[in-house]
Amino acid sequence: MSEQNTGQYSQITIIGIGLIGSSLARAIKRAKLADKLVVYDSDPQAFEKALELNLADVFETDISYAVETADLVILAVPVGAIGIVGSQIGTYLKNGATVTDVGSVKASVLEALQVSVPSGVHLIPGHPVAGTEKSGPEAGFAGLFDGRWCILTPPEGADRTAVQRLTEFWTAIGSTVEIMDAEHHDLVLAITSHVPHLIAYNIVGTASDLETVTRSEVIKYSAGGFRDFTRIAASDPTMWRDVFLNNKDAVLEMLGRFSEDLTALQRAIRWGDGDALYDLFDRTRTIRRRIIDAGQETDAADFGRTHED
Ligand SMILES: NC(=O)c1ccc[n+]([C@@H]2O[C@H](COP(=O)([O-])OP(=O)(O)OC[C@H]3O[C@@H](n4cnc5c(N)ncnc54)[C@H](O)[C@@H]3O)[C@@H](O)[C@H]2O)c1
Ligand SMILES: O=C(O)C(=O)C[C@]1(C(=O)O)C=C[C@@H](O)C=C1
Repeated sequence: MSEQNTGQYSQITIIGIGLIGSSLARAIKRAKLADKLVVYDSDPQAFEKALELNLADVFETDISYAVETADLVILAVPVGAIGIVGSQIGTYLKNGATVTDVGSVKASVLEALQVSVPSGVHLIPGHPVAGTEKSGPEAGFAGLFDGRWCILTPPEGADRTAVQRLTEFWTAIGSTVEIMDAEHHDLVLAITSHVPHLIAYNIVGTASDLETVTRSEVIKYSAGGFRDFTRIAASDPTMWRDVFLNNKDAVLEMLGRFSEDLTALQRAIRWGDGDALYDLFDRTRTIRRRIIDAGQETDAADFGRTHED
């Protein structure tokens, strides 16, 4: 197989075969991007499931064997585990190989991996901005990344050819690649992804506390807005715990802004300021229209995205 900027690598190894890792495995197979696809997962259940689904060519139970001949290593584990995996594989990586990840937070990942990835290995962190509330190897699907953004956050001085090659890889997977620095990524994602998840967890948590008062009415009447929040609030607890612990500053900064704006809304309701409410709702409706026009969303309720969508 040619390895000339086609997005192809002789051996690709995926560490962590959950929703994102297994979607990547399927997409790599679909686009024939590797001669050999190797998978490792520390959880025996996920490992067995991946084997049963035939998601790779080789299922490795020893992480050092999994990475030692790999040209591209993709870490698809929760953000809090990326540094640990980095320290397990650092000394086994092949000179000239590329190590990337798919974590939802980038600055802390870069910092953690810079400690263990040796200088002869290209470290290029990444984040596909695509996902669902589901987890595990059976939840993945090849089309997950189609038409979605993938943000790469190479450190200063990263090898341009290696970055270009990884860009070609994500393009062949179906995504559009954007390059930015890790801190900027974390600030942007704090408002577009992390705070929205926190709000969903919070509103569903509040409603569940109220449920003891209202009996089963919360579930019974959850047809509309609340139901959309429950999809997001069903997202993986480990993943999201790690996101908030690792993007603390940006999330707290955005939450501060959010709280101020919420207070202004509270005041508008209290004083009957209909114009203030109307103006905001009109502005936010425009944003939704712009997202749909940009082709990033369907106009239907979008909960429960699966491989059938
Ligand atoms: N779920 C999403 O919507 C989404 C979207 C984009 C990026 N991400 C990022 O992708 C990464 C994976 O998320 P996911 O949704 O695929 O999670 P997941 O729970 O479906 O899969 C994670 C897998 O990693 C394995 N794992 C955990 N610790 C490990 C370790 N130390 N060594 C080897 N394997 C280990 C788990 O057993 C599991 O199979 C996270 O960093 C997350 O932030 C998630
Ligand atoms: O659609 C969803 O379920 C998602 O939450 C996907 C989503 C997002 O917030 O957009 C979640 C986390 C990721 O890091 C990237 C994508």
